[in-house]
Amino acid sequence: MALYLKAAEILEKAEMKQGAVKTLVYDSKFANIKQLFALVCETQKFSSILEEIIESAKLLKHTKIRIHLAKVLVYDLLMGQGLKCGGSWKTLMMKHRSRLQAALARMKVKQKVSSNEGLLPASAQQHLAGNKLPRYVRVNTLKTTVEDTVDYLKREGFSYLGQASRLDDLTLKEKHFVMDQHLPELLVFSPKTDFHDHFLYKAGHIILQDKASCLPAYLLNPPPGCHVIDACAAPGNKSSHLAAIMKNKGKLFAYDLDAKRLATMSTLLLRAGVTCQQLANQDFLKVDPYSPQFKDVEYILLDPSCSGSGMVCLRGDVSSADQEKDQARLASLASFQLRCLNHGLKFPGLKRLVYSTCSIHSQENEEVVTACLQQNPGFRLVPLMAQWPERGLEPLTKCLRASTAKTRTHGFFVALLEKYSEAVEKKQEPAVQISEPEATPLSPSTCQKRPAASEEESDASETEDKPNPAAEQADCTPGKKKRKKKKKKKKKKAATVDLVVPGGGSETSCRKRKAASSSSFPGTNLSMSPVPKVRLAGGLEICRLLNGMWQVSGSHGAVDHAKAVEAMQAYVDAGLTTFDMADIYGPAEEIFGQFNSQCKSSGKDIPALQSLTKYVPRPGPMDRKVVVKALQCSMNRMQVDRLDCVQFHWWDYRDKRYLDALGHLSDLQQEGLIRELALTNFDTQRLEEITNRGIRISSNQVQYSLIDQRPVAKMEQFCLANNIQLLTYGTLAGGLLSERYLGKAEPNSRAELYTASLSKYKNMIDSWGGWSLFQDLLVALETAARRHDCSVASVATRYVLDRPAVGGVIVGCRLGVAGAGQHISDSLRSCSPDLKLTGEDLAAIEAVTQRSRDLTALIGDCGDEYRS
Ligand SMILES: C[S@@+](CC[C@H](N)C(=O)[O-])C[C@H]1O[C@@H](n2cnc3c(N)ncnc32)[C@H](O)[C@@H]1O
Repeated sequence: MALYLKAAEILEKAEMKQGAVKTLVYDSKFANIKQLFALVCETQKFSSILEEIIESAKLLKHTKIRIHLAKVLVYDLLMGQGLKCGGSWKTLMMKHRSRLQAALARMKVKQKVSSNEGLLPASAQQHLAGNKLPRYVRVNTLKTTVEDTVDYLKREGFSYLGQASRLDDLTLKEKHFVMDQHLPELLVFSPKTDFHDHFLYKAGHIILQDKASCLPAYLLNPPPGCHVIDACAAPGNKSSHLAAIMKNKGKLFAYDLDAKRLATMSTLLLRAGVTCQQLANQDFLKVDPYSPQFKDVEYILLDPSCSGSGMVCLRGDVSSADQEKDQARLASLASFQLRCLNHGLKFPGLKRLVYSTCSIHSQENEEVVTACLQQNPGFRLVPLMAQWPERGLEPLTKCLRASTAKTRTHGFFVALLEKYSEAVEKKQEPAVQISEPEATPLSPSTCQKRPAASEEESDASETEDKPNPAAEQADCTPGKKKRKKKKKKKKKKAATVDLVVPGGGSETSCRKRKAASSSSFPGTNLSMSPVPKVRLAGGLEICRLLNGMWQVSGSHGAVDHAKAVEAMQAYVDAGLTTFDMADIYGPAEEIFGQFNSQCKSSGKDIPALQSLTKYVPRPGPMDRKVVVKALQCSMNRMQVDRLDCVQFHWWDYRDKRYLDALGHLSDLQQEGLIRELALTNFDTQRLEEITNRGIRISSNQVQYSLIDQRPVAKMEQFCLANNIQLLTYGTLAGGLLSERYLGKAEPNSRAELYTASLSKYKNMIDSWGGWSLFQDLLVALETAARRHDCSVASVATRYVLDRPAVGGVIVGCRLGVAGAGQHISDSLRSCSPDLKLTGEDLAAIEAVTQRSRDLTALIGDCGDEYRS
């Protein structure tokens, strides 16, 4: 009876404007807050209808019950789950049940409706429909597979409609179900489907968990074998999801302050077959990050107590007279959440932390994350799921939000933070690229098998009315000092290995290779200095000097495939292991594929190759199938089972479908099909638009040379601020930037401009300032080249390589044509650390370039020459 008395009391207070329902419920200290809240909300919703029924049945007169108590009792008796009390109250109500039922039936007949909801005003009904969430079921991959679960359910009479492709597909008839659009291990059923008594649920094969709450573990995606902390873990839905992703391998430390909830968690994990956990009834804020047992912790899931304002069933009236109290509660929660977040980031080995709440308040979401990032500059946000329809509030659009309206889920917020400090240091020293530790790239296998959803059952309350913001550890513990020292040491070490050995192999294998390959270039004074590398945002390490394969596209004359394949070996032997190609460069991908397959089957100690291709679609619909098919074709041609880097090109910005394509590409990257998602010839405006959508771009390939310095205007700055590397082409102006053209008469005829590159870049020179100014530039370059005992090409390349946002320069390689030896020698020289352009060199060069026309004003931003 306590439930009904409390509900009646709150109902009355709310009517007298003594507080918001939510606050009154929380303040009541009632044991089952959720049950109480639901009863009060439902009674309030049907209030006028209940009054009419009570009046019609003369209940108050016959029973002397007060109106608010009568309302809650009648609600549960007629519309709810039946009276949950016993004794004299129940007897009394049962005595009047038929009269009450008759009154309700009469109302329905009168209003010509068949359901209780039909009695509500139209506006309330609309709201109700929106609130009916699908039933989400996460398949527990520790115990079964999606396929087996689907088969089992089909045999039971459910109809499987395949994978959803839009939000409306989640509106399902009874007994119909689909696979979720975003999370492939999540099955979606109609709202009324109840699995609580189902064998699959009882056996732990399925977990009843709202879709949004599946996001944190899915996005954190800890690999099997690693060490993870679930900081506020009970009742354990997300922990069980983490364990499934980890395949029960590794260690999952799970903390919760509430012993009862932890006991529930223990049962849940047992049922789900989780074995890698270590549970502790402990305040997370008191867990010592520097304890040796956590030295290998790389991932943390932090889902702290929050207001629960996103839970549909917990949403109270916002027109509360007690907003001040709500604000105070939010402020206290936010401060607790921030402390948890700051504490989580102290774990020395941490790579990634996912933060989530089931709150819709920015105070608990974006504001907490913003404050945390300000206090922890070594961390940054990871852009999440480009295809997800609801983003964090500006400017935190890299985060995700979820809601009934946009995602058919409870209200939710997720942010993924990753350690960034090494990358910051790298930025400050652009010429010396320090490789930072990898940020968990997805392998195709882990990706396909990772559990798509996280588990939290919508009625397993995530909210907590009594967070324990226990005192944080003092900042400067001895452990931390030690850690700092260690970190310094580590940094030093990283700097010394900065110049990666040719082919990216170990130093020993490199030395072996040096000796073996120096004979490849007779006649050159080539001393095989290691090729410097740069690490792209997704972790791929590429040479700063890339082998461009445009030359084989046909626009430079016929190419003998077999010879081209053969010629690639010399580049690889020299340590130039990164190749740049495109789906539209004729046979380029196939030539690479043949070479790649030869390398793999040779059984020799061949260094790893990096293959960057481009996806240059014709304008048209950009649905997922189209994109996947195109990538599959490239993969087949290149003989790879995953693409190192896809550089996307688009012909017409007026056709916004480039955003669709990039959304799919970004999802495919998350799924592991692509390591790096990049662009080619995009301008700064579009690059910003794309980045703001949460799509993480690793590089943009643009024309950049001493002649064409358009990237300086805007592009460079944007890329620097967003960890995007510029990969440049046209840096040698198709070969015009060389001694060969010094003192030569202006080439104008077709015979003189005999390749597509020559004629393209000659046009560029004309726009830039003409042949005479170009000759002045060649003179300045040749002077510098003589000073450094290298070629004009090497100086021109070095100039661009030294630009702050430039990750690499693409130099067209000579496959199957004469002169490759000199060409390789020039390339190696240009990226050698020994070649340092002096102030004198730069002053002479820039004295010429300053006299040129402003190409940005003439042509526009990068890539504008490709658009009408
Ligand atoms: C939102 S719930 C977590 C739900 C859980 N992640 C899941 O998916 O099942 C928040 C939990 O944090 C716990 N909690 C609150 N303060 C804590 C603290 N200082 N340390 C550890 N746990 C705490 C609460 O007891 C509550 O169980």
